Amino acid sequence: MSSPHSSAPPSVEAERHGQPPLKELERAPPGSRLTLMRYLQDLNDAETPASPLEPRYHTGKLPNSKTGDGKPRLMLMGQRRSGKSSISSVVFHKLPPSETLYLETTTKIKKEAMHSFMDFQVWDFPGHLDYTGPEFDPENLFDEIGALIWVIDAQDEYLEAIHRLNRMIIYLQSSYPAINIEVFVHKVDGLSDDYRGDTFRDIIQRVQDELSDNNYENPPVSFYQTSIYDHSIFEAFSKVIQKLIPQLPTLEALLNSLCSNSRIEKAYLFDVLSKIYIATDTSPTDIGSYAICSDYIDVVIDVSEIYGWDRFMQIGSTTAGEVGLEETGNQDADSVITMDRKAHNYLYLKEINKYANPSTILNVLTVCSLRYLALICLMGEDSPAGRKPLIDHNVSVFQDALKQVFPR
Ligand SMILES: Nc1nc2c(ncn2[C@@H]2O[C@H](COP(=O)(O)OP(=O)(O)OP(=O)(O)O)[C@@H](O)[C@H]2O)c(=O)[nH]1
Repeated sequence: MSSPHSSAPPSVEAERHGQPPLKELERAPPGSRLTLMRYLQDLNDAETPASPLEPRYHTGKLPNSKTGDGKPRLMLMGQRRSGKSSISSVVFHKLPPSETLYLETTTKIKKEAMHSFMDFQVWDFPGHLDYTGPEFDPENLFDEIGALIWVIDAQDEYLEAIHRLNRMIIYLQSSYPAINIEVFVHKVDGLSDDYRGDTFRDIIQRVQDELSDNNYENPPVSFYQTSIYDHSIFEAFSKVIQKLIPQLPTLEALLNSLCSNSRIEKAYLFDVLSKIYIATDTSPTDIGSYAICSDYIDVVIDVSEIYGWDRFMQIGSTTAGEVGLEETGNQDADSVITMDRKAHNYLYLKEINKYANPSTILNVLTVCSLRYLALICLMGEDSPAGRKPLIDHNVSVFQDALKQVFPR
């Protein structure tokens, strides 16, 4: 498998755009380095392959990044009881959906930092506030934002929610036009198939009509049908987060290349901790394939927690009092399973770029959270399990290319 276009090291990218190479950045004081790195990241065409297609909204850059720690911020807004806190708890804290019934109403903005393959923040807003009102400082609120997620309860009266959403879109379009606006038409689990489709179309139509009455044609708004009771909320979050990954076009090109060289039907790159997929190849996605991959990750994690736990040995303390740790007897897991006797249509999973994030209290290792990506491939009819060595080889080439995309 050959590695496609943009495996050029970052310094080459930088010089190509007339920016100082990274060696010079390393000599710069930390503060200015951050600004420069952020500026590089914000370049419109950073890591973007030549393509006749217009980029989707903000792919390839984090909007508005001027100050702060550079972590994209996802803001959850919407009416009271629309399901904002439930979404955040289920996706990022693995709360069982049925337990969201007992969540209390949010009274002030809840800010949480998420540490996954990429660090970001999730801000959960109370439903009763007017987010564009004078008590909010818009600079503070929208300066570092990656995406605004507006949650609409599809089982409830939604006209007021649409009205507030449109006010917010108009406000953002005039002041912060680069922000992604993502609308979750939520709680669709309680609606029949027909009614669900009708409600979804009705909401889109009303939003668009109201905006075009205000002379806003084709604003950057995306709509998703979601529920915490199935995988739809994870799929929607995957798509929201993908738009914030500058390297997305490179990842897609790498996965396309892997699929075509290994006769893979569909490949996903998952963040194992959050079960958000950060990229997939560009072939059409089958309904249900996300669910299969997500369940497969659960099985592999359960098995590797029993048999493949990390065996860290303490190897003495440094002068700074830090504990030296050495990992022993652990390798990236890979797994193949099939659901038919001929071993066709099997699933292939390989852990990628696993690294441990050990925390210590009083020099004793307490927690060791693992953050890593996993590649999951759905193999087609014409790719029998006997070809696994070839696929292993191609995946290792893919893994090397990925290290260049995410050097950390
Ligand atoms: N049927 C269904 N109920 C849901 C879903 N998501 C959330 N809920 C329920 O909706 C209710 C309100 O959820 P919350 O997460 O507290 O709503 P919120 O938007 O954070 O509310 P405020 O804090 O008042 O702004 C809870 O009883 C949840 O169980 C969903 O996808 N389907």
